Amino acid sequence: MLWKRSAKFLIQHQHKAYKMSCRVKESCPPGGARGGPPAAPVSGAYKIIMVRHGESEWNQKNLFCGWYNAELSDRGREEAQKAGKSLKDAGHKFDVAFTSVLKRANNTLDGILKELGQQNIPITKTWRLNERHYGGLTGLNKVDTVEKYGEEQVAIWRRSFDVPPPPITPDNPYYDVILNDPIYCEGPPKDQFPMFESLKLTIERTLPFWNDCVVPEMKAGKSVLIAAHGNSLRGIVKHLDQMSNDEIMLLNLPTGIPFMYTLDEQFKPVPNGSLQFLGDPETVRKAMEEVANQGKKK
Ligand SMILES: O=C(O)[C@@H](CO)OP(=O)(O)O
Repeated sequence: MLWKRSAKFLIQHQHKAYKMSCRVKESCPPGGARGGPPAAPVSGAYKIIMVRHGESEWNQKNLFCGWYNAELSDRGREEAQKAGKSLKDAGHKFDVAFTSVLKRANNTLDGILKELGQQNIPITKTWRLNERHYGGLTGLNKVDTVEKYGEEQVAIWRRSFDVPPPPITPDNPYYDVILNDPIYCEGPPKDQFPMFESLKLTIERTLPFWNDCVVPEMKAGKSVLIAAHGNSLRGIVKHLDQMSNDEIMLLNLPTGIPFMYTLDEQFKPVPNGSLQFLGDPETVRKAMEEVANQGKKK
Protein backbone atom coordinates (compact mmCIF):
# COMPACT_ATOMS: atom_id res chain seq x y z
CA MET A 1 0.00 0.00 0.00
CA LEU A 2 1.33 3.41 -0.92
CA TRP A 3 0.62 5.04 2.45
CA LYS A 4 2.42 2.21 4.27
CA ARG A 5 5.46 2.71 2.10
CA SER A 6 5.23 6.45 2.64
CA ALA A 7 5.07 6.10 6.42
CA LYS A 8 8.15 3.81 6.42
CA PHE A 9 9.93 6.29 4.18
CA LEU A 10 8.97 9.07 6.58
CA ILE A 11 10.16 7.33 9.72
CA GLN A 12 13.42 6.15 8.12
CA HIS A 13 14.26 9.50 6.56
CA GLN A 14 12.96 11.98 9.10
CA HIS A 15 16.47 12.79 10.28
CA LYS A 16 17.40 13.89 6.78
CA ALA A 17 14.59 16.38 6.58
CA TYR A 18 16.66 19.40 7.47
CA LYS A 19 19.03 18.85 4.67
CA MET A 20 17.04 19.07 1.96
CA SER A 21 -10.49 42.62 15.15
CA CYS A 22 -12.49 40.40 12.86
CA ARG A 23 -11.09 42.07 9.77
CA VAL A 24 -11.63 38.85 7.89
CA LYS A 25 -11.41 38.78 4.12
CA GLU A 26 -12.52 35.89 1.97
CA SER A 27 -11.38 37.59 -1.23
CA CYS A 28 -8.44 39.88 -2.02
CA PRO A 29 -8.77 43.45 -0.74
CA PRO A 30 -10.47 45.64 -3.37
CA GLY A 31 -7.84 46.99 -5.71
CA GLY A 32 -5.20 44.98 -3.87
CA ALA A 33 -3.80 45.79 -0.44
CA ARG A 34 -2.23 49.21 -0.29
CA GLY A 35 0.89 49.93 1.69
CA GLY A 36 3.90 52.21 1.52
CA PRO A 37 6.07 52.65 -1.55
CA PRO A 38 6.63 49.39 -3.46
CA ALA A 39 9.91 47.63 -2.71
CA ALA A 40 12.03 47.25 -5.84
CA PRO A 41 12.58 43.59 -6.75
CA VAL A 42 16.27 42.59 -6.71
CA SER A 43 17.55 41.76 -10.21
CA GLY A 44 14.06 41.08 -11.50
CA ALA A 45 13.45 38.56 -8.71
CA TYR A 46 10.85 38.55 -5.94
CA LYS A 47 11.42 37.99 -2.25
CA ILE A 48 8.78 36.86 0.20
CA ILE A 49 9.05 36.16 3.92
CA MET A 50 6.88 33.57 5.63
CA VAL A 51 6.71 32.49 9.25
CA ARG A 52 4.90 29.78 11.15
CA HIS A 53 3.20 31.20 14.27
CA GLY A 54 5.02 31.06 17.60
CA GLU A 55 4.36 28.18 19.97
CA SER A 56 0.68 27.99 20.97
CA GLU A 57 -0.72 26.79 24.29
CA TRP A 58 -1.87 23.65 22.48
CA ASN A 59 1.59 23.10 20.96
CA GLN A 60 2.92 23.36 24.50
CA LYS A 61 0.44 20.70 25.71
CA ASN A 62 1.19 18.66 22.56
CA LEU A 63 -2.45 18.57 21.42
CA PHE A 64 -3.67 18.28 17.82
CA CYS A 65 -4.96 21.79 17.21
CA GLY A 66 -5.97 22.36 13.58
CA TRP A 67 -8.88 24.84 13.38
CA TYR A 68 -9.22 25.27 17.17
CA ASN A 69 -8.40 28.88 17.96
CA ALA A 70 -5.62 28.37 20.54
CA GLU A 71 -3.72 31.24 22.18
CA LEU A 72 0.02 31.76 21.87
CA SER A 73 2.00 30.55 24.89
CA ASP A 74 4.46 32.91 26.63
CA ARG A 75 7.22 31.23 24.64
CA GLY A 76 5.19 31.79 21.44
CA ARG A 77 4.89 35.51 22.18
CA GLU A 78 8.64 35.67 22.80
CA GLU A 79 9.27 33.83 19.52
CA ALA A 80 7.15 36.42 17.68
CA GLN A 81 9.08 39.25 19.24
CA LYS A 82 12.39 37.56 18.41
CA ALA A 83 11.25 36.97 14.82
CA GLY A 84 10.39 40.67 14.52
CA LYS A 85 13.78 41.62 15.89
CA SER A 86 15.66 39.33 13.50
CA LEU A 87 13.67 40.75 10.56
CA LYS A 88 14.40 44.28 11.76
CA ASP A 89 18.11 43.53 12.20
CA ALA A 90 18.20 42.10 8.67
CA GLY A 91 16.65 45.35 7.37
CA HIS A 92 13.27 43.96 6.26
CA LYS A 93 10.25 46.21 5.78
CA PHE A 94 6.86 45.10 4.52
CA ASP A 95 4.15 46.73 2.42
CA VAL A 96 1.42 44.14 3.08
CA ALA A 97 0.85 41.09 5.27
CA PHE A 98 -1.35 38.01 5.05
CA THR A 99 -2.43 35.72 7.83
CA SER A 100 -5.08 33.14 8.74
CA VAL A 101 -8.17 33.84 10.87
CA LEU A 102 -6.60 32.04 13.85
CA LYS A 103 -5.25 34.17 16.66
CA ARG A 104 -2.00 32.27 17.11
CA ALA A 105 -0.99 33.43 13.62
CA ASN A 106 -2.62 36.90 13.98
CA ASN A 107 -0.84 37.56 17.28
CA THR A 108 2.48 36.33 15.88
CA LEU A 109 2.06 38.78 13.00
CA ASP A 110 1.16 41.59 15.42
CA GLY A 111 4.23 40.83 17.55
CA ILE A 112 6.49 40.94 14.49
CA LEU A 113 4.97 44.14 13.10
CA LYS A 114 5.23 45.80 16.51
CA GLU A 115 8.98 45.09 16.61
CA LEU A 116 9.28 46.48 13.10
CA GLY A 117 7.20 49.56 13.97
CA GLN A 118 4.92 48.60 11.06
CA GLN A 119 1.57 47.97 12.74
CA ASN A 120 -0.24 50.12 10.20
CA ILE A 121 0.41 48.10 7.04
CA PRO A 122 -2.63 46.43 5.42
CA ILE A 123 -3.32 42.94 6.78
CA THR A 124 -5.53 40.42 5.02
CA LYS A 125 -6.90 37.55 7.08
CA THR A 126 -8.24 34.44 5.42
CA TRP A 127 -9.32 30.95 6.52
CA ARG A 128 -7.49 29.73 3.40
CA LEU A 129 -4.20 30.18 5.28
CA ASN A 130 -5.50 28.30 8.35
CA GLU A 131 -3.79 25.25 9.75
CA ARG A 132 -5.14 22.03 8.25
CA HIS A 133 -8.34 20.84 9.93
CA TYR A 134 -7.29 17.93 12.15
CA GLY A 135 -10.76 16.35 12.16
CA GLY A 136 -11.42 13.80 14.90
CA LEU A 137 -7.87 14.18 16.22
CA THR A 138 -8.58 17.77 17.33
CA GLY A 139 -7.89 18.10 21.06
CA LEU A 140 -6.13 14.73 21.41
CA ASN A 141 -2.66 14.54 22.90
CA LYS A 142 -0.15 13.46 20.24
CA VAL A 143 1.81 11.10 22.51
CA ASP A 144 -1.41 9.51 23.85
CA THR A 145 -2.49 9.05 20.23
CA VAL A 146 0.84 7.32 19.51
CA GLU A 147 0.26 5.03 22.51
CA LYS A 148 -3.21 4.15 21.20
CA TYR A 149 -2.65 3.88 17.44
CA GLY A 150 1.14 3.50 17.07
CA GLU A 151 3.87 5.79 15.75
CA GLU A 152 3.37 4.73 12.17
CA GLN A 153 -0.34 5.59 12.07
CA VAL A 154 0.25 8.94 13.76
CA ALA A 155 3.05 9.69 11.27
CA ILE A 156 0.60 8.98 8.45
CA TRP A 157 -2.05 11.26 9.96
CA ARG A 158 0.46 14.05 10.62
CA ARG A 159 2.59 14.02 7.52
CA SER A 160 1.20 11.87 4.70
CA PHE A 161 0.17 13.86 1.64
CA ASP A 162 -3.32 12.56 1.07
CA VAL A 163 -4.41 10.32 3.96
CA PRO A 164 -6.81 12.48 6.02
CA PRO A 165 -7.42 12.14 9.75
CA PRO A 166 -10.84 10.74 10.75
CA PRO A 167 -13.65 13.36 10.54
CA ILE A 168 -14.59 15.45 13.55
CA THR A 169 -17.97 14.33 14.92
CA PRO A 170 -20.52 16.16 17.11
CA ASP A 171 -19.32 14.27 20.20
CA ASN A 172 -15.88 15.93 19.91
CA PRO A 173 -15.74 18.65 22.63
CA TYR A 174 -14.47 21.15 20.03
CA TYR A 175 -16.97 20.37 17.22
CA ASP A 176 -19.43 23.21 18.01
CA VAL A 177 -16.75 25.63 19.19
CA ILE A 178 -15.03 25.40 15.82
CA LEU A 179 -18.10 25.19 13.59
CA ASN A 180 -19.80 28.20 15.23
CA ASP A 181 -16.71 30.33 15.79
CA PRO A 182 -17.45 33.87 14.50
CA ILE A 183 -13.99 33.95 12.91
CA TYR A 184 -15.63 31.89 10.13
CA CYS A 185 -18.28 34.55 9.45
CA GLU A 186 -16.80 35.13 5.97
CA GLY A 187 -16.16 31.54 5.05
CA PRO A 188 -16.02 28.75 4.44
CA PRO A 189 -19.81 28.41 3.94
CA LYS A 190 -21.45 26.02 6.41
CA ASP A 191 -22.27 23.48 3.69
CA GLN A 192 -18.60 23.37 2.66
CA PHE A 193 -17.15 23.56 6.16
CA PRO A 194 -14.39 20.93 6.42
CA MET A 195 -14.70 18.10 8.92
CA PHE A 196 -11.08 16.99 8.27
CA GLU A 197 -8.24 17.87 5.90
CA SER A 198 -5.24 16.05 4.49
CA LEU A 199 -2.29 18.14 3.28
CA LYS A 200 -3.66 17.66 -0.25
CA LEU A 201 -7.03 19.18 0.72
CA THR A 202 -5.26 21.98 2.58
CA ILE A 203 -3.26 22.84 -0.53
CA GLU A 204 -6.45 22.86 -2.61
CA ARG A 205 -7.79 25.81 -0.58
CA THR A 206 -4.48 27.58 0.12
CA LEU A 207 -3.02 27.64 -3.38
CA PRO A 208 -5.88 29.59 -5.02
CA PHE A 209 -5.32 32.31 -2.40
CA TRP A 210 -1.58 32.28 -3.08
CA ASN A 211 -2.15 32.61 -6.83
CA ASP A 212 -5.03 35.11 -6.72
CA CYS A 213 -4.01 37.35 -3.82
CA VAL A 214 -0.36 36.92 -2.85
CA VAL A 215 1.31 36.62 -6.26
CA PRO A 216 -0.37 39.80 -7.65
CA GLU A 217 1.00 41.81 -4.70
CA MET A 218 4.51 40.55 -5.41
CA LYS A 219 4.04 41.32 -9.12
CA ALA A 220 3.04 44.85 -8.11
CA GLY A 221 6.41 45.18 -6.38
CA LYS A 222 5.08 44.91 -2.83
CA SER A 223 7.13 43.39 -0.08
CA VAL A 224 5.01 40.60 1.45
CA LEU A 225 4.97 38.90 4.84
CA ILE A 226 2.84 35.81 5.57
CA ALA A 227 2.26 34.58 9.13
CA ALA A 228 0.48 31.25 8.99
CA HIS A 229 0.73 27.62 10.11
CA GLY A 230 2.89 24.53 9.86
CA ASN A 231 0.75 22.77 7.28
CA SER A 232 -0.65 25.68 5.23
CA LEU A 233 2.96 26.86 4.80
CA ARG A 234 4.16 23.32 3.99
CA GLY A 235 1.62 23.41 1.17
CA ILE A 236 3.09 26.64 -0.22
CA VAL A 237 6.64 25.30 0.15
CA LYS A 238 5.65 22.08 -1.68
CA HIS A 239 4.21 24.15 -4.50
CA LEU A 240 7.17 26.55 -4.79
CA ASP A 241 9.83 23.85 -4.63
CA GLN A 242 7.78 21.35 -6.63
CA MET A 243 8.45 18.77 -3.94
CA SER A 244 7.15 15.24 -4.41
CA ASN A 245 4.50 13.81 -2.09
CA ASP A 246 7.23 11.83 -0.33
CA GLU A 247 9.63 14.76 0.00
CA ILE A 248 7.09 17.06 1.67
CA MET A 249 6.47 14.41 4.35
CA LEU A 250 9.97 15.07 5.67
CA LEU A 251 9.53 18.79 6.19
CA ASN A 252 8.64 20.06 9.67
CA LEU A 253 8.51 23.84 9.93
CA PRO A 254 9.71 25.29 13.24
CA THR A 255 7.56 27.80 15.18
CA GLY A 256 8.44 31.49 14.98
CA ILE A 257 11.50 31.36 12.71
CA PRO A 258 10.96 33.45 9.55
CA PHE A 259 12.09 32.06 6.21
CA MET A 260 12.59 33.72 2.87
CA TYR A 261 12.05 32.62 -0.72
CA THR A 262 13.74 34.41 -3.60
CA LEU A 263 11.77 33.79 -6.79
CA ASP A 264 12.40 34.40 -10.45
CA GLU A 265 9.97 36.02 -12.91
CA GLN A 266 8.05 32.71 -13.15
CA PHE A 267 7.73 32.57 -9.36
CA LYS A 268 10.12 29.63 -9.17
CA PRO A 269 12.92 29.74 -6.57
CA VAL A 270 16.26 30.98 -7.93
CA PRO A 271 19.31 28.80 -7.09
CA ASN A 272 19.72 28.84 -3.28
CA GLY A 273 16.52 30.85 -3.07
CA SER A 274 14.44 28.22 -1.25
CA LEU A 275 13.56 28.14 2.42
CA GLN A 276 16.30 30.45 3.71
CA PHE A 277 15.72 30.62 7.48
CA LEU A 278 16.60 33.73 9.43
CA GLY A 279 18.27 31.86 12.22
CA ASP A 280 21.46 29.95 12.87
CA PRO A 281 21.37 26.49 11.26
CA GLU A 282 21.75 24.54 14.51
CA THR A 283 18.85 26.35 16.20
CA VAL A 284 16.68 25.77 13.12
CA ARG A 285 17.64 22.08 12.95
CA LYS A 286 16.78 21.55 16.63
CA ALA A 287 13.47 23.42 16.28
CA MET A 288 12.50 21.25 13.28
CA GLU A 289 13.43 18.10 15.16
CA GLU A 290 11.31 19.22 18.12
CA VAL A 291 8.25 19.44 15.83
CA ALA A 292 8.97 16.03 14.27
CA ASN A 293 9.32 14.46 17.74
CA GLN A 294 5.90 15.65 18.90
CA GLY A 295 4.45 12.52 17.33
CA LYS A 296 6.90 10.02 18.83
CA LYS A 297 6.90 7.86 21.95
CA LYS A 298 8.49 9.57 24.95
O1 LIG B 1 -1.71 20.33 15.78
C1 LIG B 1 -1.61 21.02 14.75
O2 LIG B 1 -2.51 21.76 14.34
C2 LIG B 1 -0.33 20.97 13.93
C3 LIG B 1 0.53 22.15 14.15
O3 LIG B 1 0.67 22.50 15.48
O4 LIG B 1 0.36 19.83 14.33
P1 LIG B 1 1.29 18.89 13.43
O5 LIG B 1 2.69 19.45 13.54
O6 LIG B 1 1.15 17.57 14.12
O7 LIG B 1 0.77 18.87 12.03
